Amino acid sequence: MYGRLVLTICRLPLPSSSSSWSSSLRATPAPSTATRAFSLSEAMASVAKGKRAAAFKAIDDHIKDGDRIGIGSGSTIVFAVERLAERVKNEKLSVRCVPTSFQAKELIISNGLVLSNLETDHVLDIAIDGADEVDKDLNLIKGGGGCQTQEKIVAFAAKKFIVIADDSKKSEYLGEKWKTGLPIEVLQIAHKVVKAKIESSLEGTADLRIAQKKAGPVVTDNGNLILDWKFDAARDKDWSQVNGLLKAIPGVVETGLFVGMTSCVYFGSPNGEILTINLP
Ligand SMILES: O=C[C@H](O)[C@H](O)[C@H](O)COP(=O)(O)O
Repeated sequence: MYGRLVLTICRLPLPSSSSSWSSSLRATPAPSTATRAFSLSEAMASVAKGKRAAAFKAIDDHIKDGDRIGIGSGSTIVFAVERLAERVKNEKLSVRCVPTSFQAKELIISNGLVLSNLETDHVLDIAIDGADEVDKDLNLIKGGGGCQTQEKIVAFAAKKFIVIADDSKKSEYLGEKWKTGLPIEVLQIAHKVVKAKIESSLEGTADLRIAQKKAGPVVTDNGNLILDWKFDAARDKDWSQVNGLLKAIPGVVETGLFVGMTSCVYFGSPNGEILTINLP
């Protein structure tokens, strides 16, 4: 629970051009389409400031010379890799990076970092990644970008797993804010069997994730499909048990539930304030 964890709040300096949620929310009455579009892009920029603040602080607090680092996927990790590349260059650090996706591999290469893999480095000093939702016990939903399987393997291989996110991802319980469902990676042959089993034995619906710019389903970096399971959000769910039930269905490769894996979370807010939650 958040009450039992170690909380730290600090503030990183932000560029003076930064705008706050309150300034974008004040810009009403009866906004034109252009005003609405501007407010939306302002809001997105504010969220990005929170992600950047969290990512920079996590890299500054945790990375040291010689580290073997798992690199997560998504939009927040982009800022972490940017800061990591700066530190490697300025401090002449020698680190090796293991990616969790095609995107992460490209990020590592394009930032001039040393690319490794789990065959060369099967024990990692640290893994850093984003999350779609974080509950009060630091359990996570991941996989909004379809990368949860490699992300979970890399996090498991790491001595410390650090999560970076903007503060909109902080929830009391999983499903409180994340409404698009728990991502579950399945073998192609099994997607209808797994869907039917989840819907009959658990609750809710498990929908095949459909691609936006391709006909048909999203295909993961591992050649599999994704079911997004929309469950009834409740405070008292035993997520470890739910994960076990899902993993026991033949054809399920991995779920986006990360239970009891997180060492520390950094939540960044648009004004640069950072809430750090450490497990004691
Ligand atoms: O599959 C994607 C990953 O689990 C991401 O780490 C997660 O969706 C969070 O992404 P973002 O940093 O873009 O919020």
